[in-house]
Amino acid sequence: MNSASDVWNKVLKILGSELTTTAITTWFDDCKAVEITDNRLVIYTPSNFKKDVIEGRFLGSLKNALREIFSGDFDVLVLGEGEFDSFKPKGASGHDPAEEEYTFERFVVGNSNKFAHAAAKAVAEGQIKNFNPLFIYGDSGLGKTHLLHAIRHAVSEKHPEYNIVYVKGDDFTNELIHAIQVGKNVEFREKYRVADLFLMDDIQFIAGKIQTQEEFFHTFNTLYEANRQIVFTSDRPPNEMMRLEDRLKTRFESGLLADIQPPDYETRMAIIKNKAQQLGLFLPDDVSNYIAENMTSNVRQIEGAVKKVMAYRDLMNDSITVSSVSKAIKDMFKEKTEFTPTSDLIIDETAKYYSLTSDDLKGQRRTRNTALARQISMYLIRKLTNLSLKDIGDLYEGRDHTTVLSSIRRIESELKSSAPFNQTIKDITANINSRS
Ligand SMILES: Nc1ncnc2c1ncn2[C@@H]1O[C@H](COP(=O)(O)OP(=O)(O)OP(=O)(O)O)[C@@H](O)[C@H]1O
Repeated sequence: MNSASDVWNKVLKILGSELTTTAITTWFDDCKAVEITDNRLVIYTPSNFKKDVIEGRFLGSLKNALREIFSGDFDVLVLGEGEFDSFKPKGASGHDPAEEEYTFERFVVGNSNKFAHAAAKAVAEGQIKNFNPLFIYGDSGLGKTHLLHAIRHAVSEKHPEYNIVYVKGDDFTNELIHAIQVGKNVEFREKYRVADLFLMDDIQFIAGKIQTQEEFFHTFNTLYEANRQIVFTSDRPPNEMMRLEDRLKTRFESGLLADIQPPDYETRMAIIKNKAQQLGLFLPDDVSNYIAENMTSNVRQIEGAVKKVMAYRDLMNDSITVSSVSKAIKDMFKEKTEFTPTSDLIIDETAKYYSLTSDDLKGQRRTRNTALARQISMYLIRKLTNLSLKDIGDLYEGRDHTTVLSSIRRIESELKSSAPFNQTIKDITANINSRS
């Protein structure tokens, strides 16, 4: 297929037979081709003055040139100053190709995800009042993103005119930081507040980020009050997101909470068969059973196992038996059990939780929060790695092993007496594990 810039070069060549070189240089030199679809060419010029001239004087010539190239009628859309960033290409969805496969049809329903699936379907079918916002939560790899995209597909099929906004929690934060840096807060707000359907994946990443939560809160309220459907996914329920502001927690809880649990045996078997079928792979029952019995907690991992079996068959020219499959996927069991976070990761995640830096924790700062975060990170390093007390002390500018020990003891005693503190430690541990 022709790329937009190939087509644009051809168009300019054709225009050359009609216009002077000076005219072409003056009006089209800084034009960029943005997109070509089967009936439209989109170009961009950074000057609104040039945009007006192109639209007023040259649109006919541009369309004629396109007709000459494609023997068909094309529209031409000219984007001007500031319109490039907000332009949404028609030809590409802007989503990962895998996400295009995340439909309701491809989602295997079982006891563990039945409720979340039904809620997602209800939302996609527009039963808006009862389920706003829908908050889907569960461990990693259990199908939350899949359901979010399934809603997106179903709604965009039914309402092609809807402005559907899909964003990941950390992208929202990064975009906001960038918008603040370049002074584009207004554009940022507009982008999200005009959504007909707002889907946010992995919302846990906005927890603990004060400015992001503030901005998000206003976006949420605007959409909610305008009766726009909102759906979130998260790896934990709102009440376990310690660093999420209470006003957000309560609003999330006022909608519908739906959890996804790890699939039971029957569902795992159904998923394995389904995935194998999609890949055109035949799996004998005992092989499916072997995978289902050994991969119990994560659908992403099950999917990976099925793909790996296929690769193994193709590359090793091996038949698919329980013994060949066990060889093919044995390293996947290892990966799962052998994740040991590094001390740097632990310090980094603990620091982030308290909006501090790793250097704050390792150094000599003595504020209350820093001291607490430092002790927690020492405790977690001791718990999650094999480092000795002395090794741990060395990470903190050579602190003595007795200092490390007394920090750990302090945390252990706090854990015994305070439930919220237990939750904090759980939260930080979950953040660390989610980086595996
Ligand atoms: N019930 C299911 N039926 C079919 N495929 C599934 C199902 N559940 C999960 N999957 C597949 O497993 C993979 C992981 O799912 P997904 O990315 O939706 O997980 P997630 O819960 O969003 O994980 P994370 O929290 O890590 O982002 C995807 O390829 C998805 O299609």
